[in-house]
Amino acid sequence: MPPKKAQKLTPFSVYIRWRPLPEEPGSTEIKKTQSSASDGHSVSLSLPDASGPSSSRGARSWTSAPSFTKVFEADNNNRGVYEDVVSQTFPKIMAGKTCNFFAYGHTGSGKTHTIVGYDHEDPQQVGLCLSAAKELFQKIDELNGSTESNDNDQKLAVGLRMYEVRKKSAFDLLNGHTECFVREGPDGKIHVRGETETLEDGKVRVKPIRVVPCWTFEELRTVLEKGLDLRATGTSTVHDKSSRTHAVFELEIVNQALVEARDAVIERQAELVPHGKFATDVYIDENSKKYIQGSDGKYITNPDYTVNQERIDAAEATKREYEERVELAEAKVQETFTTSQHPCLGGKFVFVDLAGSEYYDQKSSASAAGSKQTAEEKQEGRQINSDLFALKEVIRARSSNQTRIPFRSSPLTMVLREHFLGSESGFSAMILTVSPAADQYAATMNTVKYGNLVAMAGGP
Ligand SMILES: Nc1ncnc2c1ncn2[C@@H]1O[C@H](COP(=O)(O)OP(=O)(O)OP(=O)(O)O)[C@@H](O)[C@H]1O
Repeated sequence: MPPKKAQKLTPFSVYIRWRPLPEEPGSTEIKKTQSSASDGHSVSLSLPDASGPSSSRGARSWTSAPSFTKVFEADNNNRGVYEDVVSQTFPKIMAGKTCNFFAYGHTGSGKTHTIVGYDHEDPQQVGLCLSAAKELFQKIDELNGSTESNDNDQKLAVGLRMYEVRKKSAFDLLNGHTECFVREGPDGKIHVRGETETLEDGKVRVKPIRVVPCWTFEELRTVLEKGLDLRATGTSTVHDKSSRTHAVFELEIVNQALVEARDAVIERQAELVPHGKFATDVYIDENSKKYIQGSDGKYITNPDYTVNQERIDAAEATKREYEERVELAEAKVQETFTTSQHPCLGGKFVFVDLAGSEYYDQKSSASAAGSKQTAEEKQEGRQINSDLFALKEVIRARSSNQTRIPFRSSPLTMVLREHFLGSESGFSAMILTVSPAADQYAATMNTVKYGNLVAMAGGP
């Protein structure tokens, strides 16, 4: 067999975003410098010894490779970050590609501020995700207006999916925080499956994470805000909890035909379940009658029974018929793309607010994870560490064109697998959110070093 062809994937762009110095008494700022590379396309960052009173005084200074695409200062607002990082990717989205944006940093450094924002009314402060949704609706409204056909199936909308990844599960923020399980199917695809419903005739419908098709920006914003409320409920320390989960927001260009075709796949899969089970039961029943227990307790072939192969074959044939219905429904999904009037169908923004980077460096004295963790928190911390390590390794393997990309190493990389693969010729970026506060020096250093590795791995 010829070796599997390596996928050529676009490099990762890594940005740094400094948050303002927290307004706390005694807060002092670290001195940092940056310099542009001679090609003018990348920046290196130097963090000298921290000089603040409560910081890691004496820590060695460090200069990164010229690996960062841009550094945003504390006075750059969300609009400025959006225009530089996200808006320029629209030609790719409108060509049906996937663009991924990750925010990485320690707790309180501004990840949620960047991805979602805390003021959804002010266009300067709204986060990247809602700004992208707004521009996406402007573009698809234009396309919907210029489409000659009155075919409502072709009308474009934005499908929103929102979920948190915590430990080994995903929690659906658009479906009451339902726990969903991350599994690899026999087809090698990753499925994030939630509620299982047993229907009439033994049909079993396994629901994937919910996609809500939104037809206007206002509708999407309302749905997203309800989902965000679920992120916060059930905890007295919202900030700590949000830091312990990875939150994923997906905005996909869909149309009614695609939504219905995907729903049909779920229905056909549900119909297949009882027939698959029946075929297995018949096979076991026939084969178990083939043997009887002798007087010495050992099993011997039953001379009076001939396996009813016709019965087995009939059950298998029915199962095969239902499998073909699933395949036809899957083909219909693909056909929706090929027959769409708009090449942007399936174009997707993926925004990821990663868990706090302090878990990646728990030895750090500035680790916000602290030493008073419960056993559960420690276990969560280990999982977050392995997620963030796996993410870096996936980025490295992608960029060096390795044939084997270790997506299976963590639930986070499993969930993001299709987005990584879909971003071939799309765009992927990581925004490192950092604090200039001297007492956060070690955490900031850790974030920048991680980002430097990601940027170097993602280099051309
Ligand atoms: N660049 C910024 N400009 C203005 N305010 C900011 C900025 N970054 C962060 N903040 C403010 O700091 C606070 C903490 O930010 P945020 O909640 O985004 O941190 P986080 O990194 O998501 O933390 P966690 O991991 O704990 O969820 C918020 O009140 C936010 O508005």
